[in-house]
Parts: sequence; C-alpha cells; structure tokens
Amino acid sequence: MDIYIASENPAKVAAVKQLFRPEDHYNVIAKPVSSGVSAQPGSEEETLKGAVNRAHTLVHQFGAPVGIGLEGGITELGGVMYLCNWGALAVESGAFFTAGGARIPLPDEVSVLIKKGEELGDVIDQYASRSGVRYREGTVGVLTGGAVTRDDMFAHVVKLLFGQWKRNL
Ligand SMILES: O=P(O)(O)OP(=O)(O)OP(=O)(O)OC[C@H]1O[C@@H](n2cnc3c(O)ncnc32)[C@H](O)[C@@H]1O
Ligand SMILES: [Mg+2]
Repeated sequence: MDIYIASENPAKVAAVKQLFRPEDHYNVIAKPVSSGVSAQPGSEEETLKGAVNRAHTLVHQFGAPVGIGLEGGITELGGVMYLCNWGALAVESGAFFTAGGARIPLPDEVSVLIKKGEELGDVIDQYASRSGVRYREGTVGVLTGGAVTRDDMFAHVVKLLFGQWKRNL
C-alpha cells in the first residue's frame, strides 16, 4: 500500500518510514504539497490546519490512498512562545484523523526574533550555530540536547495517527 507524506523534509519522511515499513507492505512516497497556511504558522490552530490541508491535498488532488501531513509551528501559552507540532492522516474513503505532537518553550532570544518576523527555521540555525536544523534534529533536538529529535517527535505523531486509523478500519 502506498503511503504519501506531504513533504520531502528528511525528518518528516524518516518519521513516516519508522512506522510504515516495506516488510509490512507499505511503500512511503514523499510528495511535497502546499500547506495552505503561512510558512511560519503562528498558532496551534494554524499549525493543525497546515497538517490537515497537506493530508487532504494528497488524497483529493494527487490520488493518494493514504496521505499524511506533518506541520511545525509556534504558539503562545501564558505569555511564553512554544514550538508546537501537528499531524493529520487522510484516507481515500473519507476517513480522517489528527494528532498533536510535543510542545517545548523557545528561549527568549529565539522568540524575540520570531516576533520581529523571522522564521524559526532560520533563527534556530543562528542560535545553534548550525545550518539546516529543520531538516535534521529540529528545534526540539537542539533544545533537548539531542534527547528527542524532530523525526522521533514526528514518529510519535505518526504512531498516534496510525493507531487511530487501524482502530477504525
Ligand atoms: O518542507 P516542509 O515540509 O514545509 O518542512 P519545514 O521544515 O518547512 O517545516 P514546517 O513547514 O512544518 O514548519 C513550519 C516552519 O516552522 C519552522 N519550524 C517548525 N518546526 C521546526 C523545527 O523543529 N526546527 C526548525 N524549524 C522549525 C520552520 O521555520 C518552518 O518554516
Ligand atoms: Mg515549511
């Protein structure tokens, strides 16, 4: 069965491949599609919407039997800016599931720059003195010293989606 993931970001593709394995007859296909929300989603709601839009586009525009959308964003809780993450899984039958991922507070020096309009992906590279953090360990990897990486975090979201889908088959 073909499982589409709505991104070529290696961290997202790896998260899906962790669960959907060839030995279980799953074939993972990376197909980047638009999230339909801002490049830097600014709330839980907008981040969720990006994940849902991506999953729906795969199924309804690209004929995917199963489409998975994963989206990272930022949100404010109690005056603190957090990284947040959402996922959605859509099936051609019309069934559709969502699940949230980890949230972790952003350091003040990061959130100050985001409030000025910069993208987290760029700011976290400067903060960590690295390049391409979003394709590798992610912000969550930087802020946990590698204890939880972006693909691990999204793999948990994919598990939450997979479990709901299987239970409803
Ligand atoms: O190619 P796509 O799938 O779009 O992958 P992306 O890395 O751009 O990831 P998202 O669109 O899901 O994330 C939206 C923005 O939020 C930022 N972002 C979210 N999570 C991040 C993380 O863990 N590390 C670095 N940047 C992150 C980054 O600036 C993204 O442009
Ligand atoms: Mg993006």
